[in-house]
Amino acid sequence: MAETVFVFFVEIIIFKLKLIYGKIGIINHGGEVMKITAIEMERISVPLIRPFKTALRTVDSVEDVIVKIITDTGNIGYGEAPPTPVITGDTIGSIVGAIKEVISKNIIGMKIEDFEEILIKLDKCMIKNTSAKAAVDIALYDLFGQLYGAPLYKILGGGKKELVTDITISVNTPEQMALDSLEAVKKGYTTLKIKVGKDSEMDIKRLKAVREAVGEEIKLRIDANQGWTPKEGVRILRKMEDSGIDIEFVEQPVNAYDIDGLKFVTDNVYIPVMADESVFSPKDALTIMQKRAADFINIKLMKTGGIYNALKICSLAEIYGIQCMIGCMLEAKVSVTAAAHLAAAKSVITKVDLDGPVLCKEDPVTGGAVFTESLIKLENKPGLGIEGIKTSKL
Ligand SMILES: C[C@H](N)C(=O)N[C@H](CCC(=O)O)C(=O)O
Ligand SMILES: [Mg+2]
Repeated sequence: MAETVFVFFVEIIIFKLKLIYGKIGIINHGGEVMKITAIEMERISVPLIRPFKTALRTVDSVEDVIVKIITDTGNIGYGEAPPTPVITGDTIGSIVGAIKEVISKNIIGMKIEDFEEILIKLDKCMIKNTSAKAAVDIALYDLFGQLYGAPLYKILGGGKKELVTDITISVNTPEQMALDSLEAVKKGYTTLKIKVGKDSEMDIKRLKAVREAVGEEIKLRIDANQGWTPKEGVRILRKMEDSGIDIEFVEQPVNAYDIDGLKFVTDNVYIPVMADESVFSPKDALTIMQKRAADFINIKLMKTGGIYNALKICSLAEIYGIQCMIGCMLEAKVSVTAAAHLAAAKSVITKVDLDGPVLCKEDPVTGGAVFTESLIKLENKPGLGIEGIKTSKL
């Protein structure tokens, strides 16, 4: 414990010194290559304010792997990956195993200066394992920002410094969901993401109760997390339309692999449909866009394997004229900061579901973006601006 606290403070001091000396030009990365010398992994365990419940699972805490990419210049790049077995298939063990046994062996010794080469290596060195790849990709982008002394959103070409996120309302009884929604609105949230997909008749009661509680001004988006069959989805969504409950969009009404079923829903309701679990890779996104199987795409770094592939989905979406949402799993501030930088840089990302950090009871991360309920503010520090993380050993 004492050792972890000591390391945490030393990391903060090193970071501050780098900021000071970086500013007055003593550290000039202009001529440096920044070689990867090691990849270390630790973990964070953060209790949630309340249980997070979806049609797929119930979780009480964030249990994520923290990745630190160490370089010969003393710079550290930070990444994070949550185990989300029901969506990505990843566990703590699989994330750690993929990084230790495959990814590290492929990228240690490479230079951050040769950025695209490293990202291609990371993408190609193994299939699947998108959460492990995302954690490493995020740490690499952090280092890339540090190498050129600019915050990630600027490196990605963006100028926006603030974002507004929704907050997720877990699936519960209609009464409980109405109370939780009201509490969120009192905290300043203007958009709520309502979890449904568990018992279709009850879902309509849930939505009615929430709408009644929060009034007409609050935007409601719903997420069924694959909970309905295509016909069931159409029936429920039409019922919601008929009862005049205004819904911004519905996320992943049907099974992730049922692209025809997703299209069936999209074609048969007025409420716009967003693909979430159906889209991991840029190829998945292209299929959805070509088939017009959904109206929107939810980009999550843990599904794409990081920013490198997320940018490709953004480009496809620009070409096809499809708006995207940036989402997250149960993630703390490191990976959600990376997602926020991406969203700030890409105007095709018009919707934000980055509530991971505000669902947590504690914040183990110093630095990064500032999350104040619905408001996310990006800092002007190099890379992600992470200063230190209270971690424990794996
Ligand atoms: C946390 C975020 N608002 C969210 O709802 N993400 C879920 C999946 C999260 C998980 O199960 O870890 C989603 O959009 O499906
Ligand atoms: Mg979703």
